[in-house]
Amino acid sequence: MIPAVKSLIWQPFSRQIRYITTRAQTIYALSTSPGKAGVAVIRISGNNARQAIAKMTLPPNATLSITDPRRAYLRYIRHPKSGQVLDKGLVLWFPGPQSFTGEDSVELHIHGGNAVVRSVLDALHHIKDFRMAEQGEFSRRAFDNDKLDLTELEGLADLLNAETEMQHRLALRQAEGGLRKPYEHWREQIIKCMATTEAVIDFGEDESIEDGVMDQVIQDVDNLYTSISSHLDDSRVGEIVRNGIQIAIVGPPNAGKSTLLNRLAKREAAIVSDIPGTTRDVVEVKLDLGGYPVVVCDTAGLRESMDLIELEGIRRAKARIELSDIKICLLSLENGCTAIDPLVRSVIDKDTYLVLNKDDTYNKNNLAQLIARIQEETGVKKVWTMSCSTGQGVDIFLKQMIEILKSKFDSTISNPVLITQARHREHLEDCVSYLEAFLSKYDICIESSVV
Ligand SMILES: Nc1nc2c(ncn2[C@@H]2O[C@H](COP(=O)(O)OP(=O)(O)OP(=O)(O)O)[C@@H](O)[C@H]2O)c(=O)[nH]1
Ligand SMILES: [K+]
Ligand SMILES: [Mg+2]
Repeated sequence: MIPAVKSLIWQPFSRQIRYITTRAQTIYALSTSPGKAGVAVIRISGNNARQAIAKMTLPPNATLSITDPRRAYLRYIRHPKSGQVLDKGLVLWFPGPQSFTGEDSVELHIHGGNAVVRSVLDALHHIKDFRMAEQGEFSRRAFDNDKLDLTELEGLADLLNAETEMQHRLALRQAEGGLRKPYEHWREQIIKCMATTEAVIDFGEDESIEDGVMDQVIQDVDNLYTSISSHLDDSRVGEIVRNGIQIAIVGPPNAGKSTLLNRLAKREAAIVSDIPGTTRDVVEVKLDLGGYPVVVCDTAGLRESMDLIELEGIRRAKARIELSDIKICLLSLENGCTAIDPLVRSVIDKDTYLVLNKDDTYNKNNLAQLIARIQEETGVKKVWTMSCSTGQGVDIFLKQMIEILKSKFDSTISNPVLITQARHREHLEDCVSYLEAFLSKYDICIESSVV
C-alpha cells in the first residue's frame, strides 16, 4: 500500500487505540490549589481507583475496611510499596457511576503541606496503571460518561473563574444546565421537523402520511425561529458579564483621567503628571463594582498632535473606546470647560457619562448653569462634579454608577438563559439563518404549487 494512504488509514485508528488505552488508566491529581493549606484533596478516578484504598491505607496483610460509599474514614495513608506512613487523613469512596467522573473514584483528604502532598502523589505513581491526570482530564471523563454536557462544563469552568457576584450567579445557572435544557429542547424540535420533512419527501404520495403534517412543521419551525431569535436579542449581556463590563475613561489631556483610574484602583496604576499627553498606552484595571465585574481603562488624552508617539496613543485610545460598553468622559473645571475639543466631542454618545473634574479649583457660583450648558451641548444624560485629587464626590459617583449598571444589566441577568460565549452565539446565528432559509424556500414551494 502507498505509505501516505496507509498512514491516513492507520493514524485515526492508532489515535483511537491510544485514547482507549489512556481511558483504561486510573488517573489522580491534586484537586485543591497547590501551596500551604490546612487540607489538600487528592482525587483518583478510573477502573482501578479502589486499589488506591487497598494499597495506600492498609498495613500489609490487613483486610479492607472501607466499604460504605461517600463516608469519610480516618486512616493512615501509606506508601504502597514500603508501607511507610505518609500522613493521616480522610478517605472517601465513590463507586461509579455516582461520582463526578462517572467512574469509580476515591478522595484522599490529607494535610495541605507541600512535602505531604508531593509524597502522596509520588506514592500513587507506584500503583500499576496509575498516572497523573492531564489538565482537564477529570472533566473530560465526566463529559465522556454523560455526567455533564459541553455547556455545563463551560459553566463549571466559569464558576471556578468567577470573581464577582454576577459572574458567580451566571456561571452557577449554566453549570446546573441552564443552557442545556433550552438547547436540548430546540434540538429535539429541529430533529422532529427534519424527520417529518424527510418522510414527506420520501413517502409523500403514500396514503399513510396524513394531510397537513407539513403545516405543523412550518408552524414549529416558525416558533423555533422566534424563540431562538429572541434568545439572541439580549444585548450580549451574558458575554459582557462573563468577560467584564468595559468602561473607558476618555477626555482631553490633563483632565485627570489617570488620577481617577488610580483612585478607583486604590493604587498608582497609571503615571500622573501635569504634562499634557502623559498617558500613551491603554492602562487597564479590573474592579468589582457592586458585584459587577468591570474593566476600567485609562486612555491617552484626545487632542490634535504632531508627536508621533502621542498620535499612536490617541489611535489606541480610539480603538479601545470603540470596544467599550460605557464611556466616562472627564473634563477639567480648571479652565472653566469653555470649549470641548472636537476630537473629544466625536467620542461622546448615548453610552457616555460626563465627569467635571478639579471641582476644588472652581468657583461654584455658576456651576448649575455650566452643567446645563454642557448637557445641552453634548446630549449626555448624567453629569457629576468631583475632585479626583481630594476624593470629593467620588463616592457618590461610584454609588450612582452601580445603579446605572443595575438598570442596564439586572433585568437581563435575571433571564434564566443567557448566552455567555461567542461560540454559542455563532452557532445560534447559523441555526436561525437555516431556519429562515427553510421558511422562505417553503413559501416559494407553496406559491409555485398554487400557481
Ligand atoms: N487641583 C486638582 N488637580 C488635579 C485633579 N485631578 C488631577 N489633577 C492634576 O491634574 C494633572 C493631570 O492629571 P492626570 O491624571 O495626569 O491627567 P490625564 O487626564 O491622565 O492626562 P493625560 O494622560 O496627559 O491625558 C496632574 O497634575 C494632577 O495632579 C483634581 O481633582 N484637582
Ligand atoms: K497629564
Ligand atoms: Mg493620563
